[in-house]
Amino acid sequence: MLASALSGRLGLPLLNFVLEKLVIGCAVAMAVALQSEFRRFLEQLGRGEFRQLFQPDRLAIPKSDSVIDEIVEAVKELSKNRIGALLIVETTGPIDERDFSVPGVKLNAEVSKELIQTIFQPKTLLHDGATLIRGSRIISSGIILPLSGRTASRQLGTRHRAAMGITERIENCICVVVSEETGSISLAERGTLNRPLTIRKLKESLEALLSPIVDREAVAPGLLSFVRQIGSKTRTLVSRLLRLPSTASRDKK
Ligand SMILES: Nc1ncnc2c1ncn2[C@@H]1O[C@H](COP(=O)(O)OP(=O)(O)OP(=O)(O)O)[C@@H](O)[C@H]1O
Repeated sequence: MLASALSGRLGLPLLNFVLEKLVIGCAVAMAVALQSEFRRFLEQLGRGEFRQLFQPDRLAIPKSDSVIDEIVEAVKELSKNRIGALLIVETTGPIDERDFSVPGVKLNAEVSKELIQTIFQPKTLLHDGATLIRGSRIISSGIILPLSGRTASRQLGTRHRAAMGITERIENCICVVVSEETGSISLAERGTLNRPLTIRKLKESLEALLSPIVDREAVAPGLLSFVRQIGSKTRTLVSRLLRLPSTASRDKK
């Protein structure tokens, strides 16, 4: 915008024209990319929840030790009994469910080891696919995720590739995977699969990944969280735009 104003003052009409169009294009792209954040922000404003805007983000719900314990206990049992499972755990803020290939069935139930184990029993209707955990709630089950283009190992199939796929697309989640074949436990973060994990290592990793977020959210107001989301989306948008020309030239070849 500054460059556009400067070029206007310096009498460079062509540059000014191009920069103006670029500014409009960026504004539209940002509005599209940030629509879910804007919607939530405007909804809060519309409801007159001004105080909540300056309070810790309600959506980055504290992962109390008990939630981590329930997840770890469930995974321990599933692994022991070689029952395949795939859990998506949100870290900062909610995931846009449009990033899922199939959104699954809404549950909105309290996290408990019993419920997690029940969901993944092979005879239940919801055992296929992933289960989404937001804070202390199980939001939905039977979610189909986009697969990663990469394969972690030849022994690992689509469940593990789905965990890699969603965590490489979305920064604010991690996935816990239990292999049906071997009972091994994996943790996917930013597209990388850490495996095999012991139960102790899983607990330590979950505490390390989720607890600092709780501490930060406790001091960071909701507006800061909103600004952080804008920053993260802007970085993704810019990196995608920068990757476009090289992809196009590769396609030509
Ligand atoms: N895209 C997906 N999103 C969510 N879950 C998926 C997806 N693809 C497969 N799954 C789950 O993984 C199961 C199949 O696992 P598959 O054997 O192909 O993977 P795997 O990584 O080898 O896992 P395992 O070691 O448990 O066998 C399916 O029954 C389904 O529940």
